[in-house]
Amino acid sequence: MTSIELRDVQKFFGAVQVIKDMNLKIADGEFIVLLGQSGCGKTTTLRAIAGLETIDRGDILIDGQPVQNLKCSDRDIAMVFQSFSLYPHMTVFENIAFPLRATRMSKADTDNRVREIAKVLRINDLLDKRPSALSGGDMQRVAIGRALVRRPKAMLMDEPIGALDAKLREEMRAEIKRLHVKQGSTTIYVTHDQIEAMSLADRIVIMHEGRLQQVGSPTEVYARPSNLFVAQFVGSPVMNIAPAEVKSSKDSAEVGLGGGQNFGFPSALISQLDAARSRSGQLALGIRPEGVLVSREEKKGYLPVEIHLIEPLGSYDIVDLKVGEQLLRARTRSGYVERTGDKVYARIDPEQTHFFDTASGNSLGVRL
Ligand SMILES: Nc1ncnc2c1ncn2[C@@H]1O[C@H](COP(=O)(O)OP(=O)(O)OP(=O)(O)O)[C@@H](O)[C@H]1O
Repeated sequence: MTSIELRDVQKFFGAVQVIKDMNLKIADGEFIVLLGQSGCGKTTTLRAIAGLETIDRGDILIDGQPVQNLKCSDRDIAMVFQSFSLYPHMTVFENIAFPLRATRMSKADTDNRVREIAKVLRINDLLDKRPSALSGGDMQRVAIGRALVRRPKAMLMDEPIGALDAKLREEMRAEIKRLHVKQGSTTIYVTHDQIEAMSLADRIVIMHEGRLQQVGSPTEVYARPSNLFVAQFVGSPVMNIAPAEVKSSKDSAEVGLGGGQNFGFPSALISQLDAARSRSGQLALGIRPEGVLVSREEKKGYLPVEIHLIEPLGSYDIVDLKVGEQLLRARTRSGYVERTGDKVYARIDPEQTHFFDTASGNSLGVRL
């Protein structure tokens, strides 16, 4: 049973604050992914939890006990890095067994532990090999085995598969997930890859410039991004964001994206929007490509638009549509639209529309 908590954690490197008032509660057995751009403070947060970095303010608690003054070795947490850092002169068996040496475990128990973890990681037939004879994926399996062999309270992983090629990354991603389901150890995983984050996490912690932006399940952060940063960081292709002008009367409502064409919206949404709207009144509309509906035939509520670009991606196409002065990316079934320059019709699905306050970037939380 291992829970981890960060309370008002702050960290400076010189005058630069790289972790800003971080608060986070991680439950026993949770798989948490810290997601953000390079330099946003993910690694520093992970290193602070492991005890490889001191913090300047706040508390780090493991199972309710403050540990910020404990040495790394007294926190009983294992860490796996992108570079495998295996000992080249040792066999796979010796590499995995290495952390057990300090515990003075008997030879027979060590042997059992190593073989058990090797079996879970499916490297039991590689135990006599040296690291130089292994593939990148197997090397990382050995590094994970070495981290897990002493049954640490929690597992911290810093871009553990970032150095592998795309196919292997996908394989290892599934493997890490399988391992977590089997072992159930509390895990904190750092990545800048949102697909990796979405596929692995119970909850994703999105960071930007040292500050936590949103914490939620992959579905939550995708469907209800709390601000413009999260909206554009999660999801591929990225969410369309366009300045929006809202016009409403008693029983009809329209949202314009410039250029004189307006999409019809249910007035219920607009009245919520009016209530939530900040004083600045500057709004941005957010819509994911799958929320931009395209029709080859004219239909009620659809506006005429021009096809600007078609990206065929195999199972579906991404189509850039010119709506007045604005480009909106839509997702259509493969081959549905044919040529750039063609006229088609488009509508924005009000149920998938997000509104943000442009000044603060915050979501107005308005939904149908
Ligand atoms: N030892 C250090 N001394 C000074 N500045 C540092 C140190 N370590 C990290 N930084 C700075 O702190 C900020 C956060 O770095 P950190 O490595 O935590 O970010 P990250 O989100 O993990 O990025 P990356 O994915 O590139 O590792 C960066 O601006 C980085 O340059």
